[in-house]
Amino acid sequence: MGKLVKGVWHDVWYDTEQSKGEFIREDAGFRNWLTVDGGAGPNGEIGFKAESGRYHLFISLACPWAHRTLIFRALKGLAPHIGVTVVSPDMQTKGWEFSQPDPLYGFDYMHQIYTQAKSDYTGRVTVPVLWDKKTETIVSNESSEIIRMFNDAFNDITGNQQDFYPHALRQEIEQWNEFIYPNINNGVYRCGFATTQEAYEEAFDNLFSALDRLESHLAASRYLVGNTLTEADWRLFTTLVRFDAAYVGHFKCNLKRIADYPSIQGYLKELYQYPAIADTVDLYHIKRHYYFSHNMINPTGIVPKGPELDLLSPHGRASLR
Ligand SMILES: N[C@@H](CCC(=O)N[C@@H](CS)C(=O)NCC(=O)O)C(=O)O
Repeated sequence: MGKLVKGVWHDVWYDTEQSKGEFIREDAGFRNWLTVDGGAGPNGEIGFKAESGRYHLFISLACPWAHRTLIFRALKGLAPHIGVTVVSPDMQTKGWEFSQPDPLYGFDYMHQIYTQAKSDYTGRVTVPVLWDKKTETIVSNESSEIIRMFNDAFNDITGNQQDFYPHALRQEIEQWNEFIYPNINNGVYRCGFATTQEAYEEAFDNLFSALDRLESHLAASRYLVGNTLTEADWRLFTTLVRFDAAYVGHFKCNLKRIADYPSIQGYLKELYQYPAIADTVDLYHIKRHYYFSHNMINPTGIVPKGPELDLLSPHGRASLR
């Protein structure tokens, strides 16, 4: 765990001293957009045109943010067009590292990809990273934006028109994202990375009241936004599928398990059983990364053998609207 300062790697844990023990996630540093014609997206520089074989994803199978991008690559038929490199689940003093030298440059560490893009980069070295092989730089390291690029920029190339961010539903999708990101997606991290009792308890209370609200919503609604599966569901899914295996124990999110919420559990199973999704979920990487890498939280590095998860039994959601 660490960060780059003016292009030099420093092995440091998150600094929570300025924020009374609260974990505050740093904003992503590369925010360009890949578009149909290479025009600028909502922010960033022009020049990143959707082309087959030009872009590469660097991800961790453990990371919920990176997982979103792998899911959209699968859902949108992008596997033949965008390559993927998976980092080792073990993130130690040099940050994310490759199990074998990376296929583009032969690097050993993810921070070298960042300094290849910007030699004096300052910031955390996070995954996912969307890399442009043509201009040899990072297009984006912000998962919420990468999934929107994948949602529509390659439609002419793939012929896949499925839309997880339809115009008519954008306002409702944004409202769910704004609720789920701080309380649930980042909420589990705010529990796990808190360094004071107060910061932990506040994050914990927010997390479980958000899950209670979700449980009652999903009792009557098949997906977050009615009967339409949207990006908001996939953003939620990557946290839910890690919850019982990692967050309950490692991040002390232990008031209840997802398995104790009947509607959320059914919803989780339905999304897990959606075509091509189970193949994107790697519980070995998930448990190994969290329990073995965060030695400030779990100094022995012992990875628990359990729990048993039931993600394949019938989800019983088909009659909901
Ligand atoms: N805003 C980023 C967050 C990505 C992120 O924080 N990834 C974590 C892995 S789960 C990471 O790489 N952390 C390394 C670090 O903070 O040093 C996104 O959603 O893409």
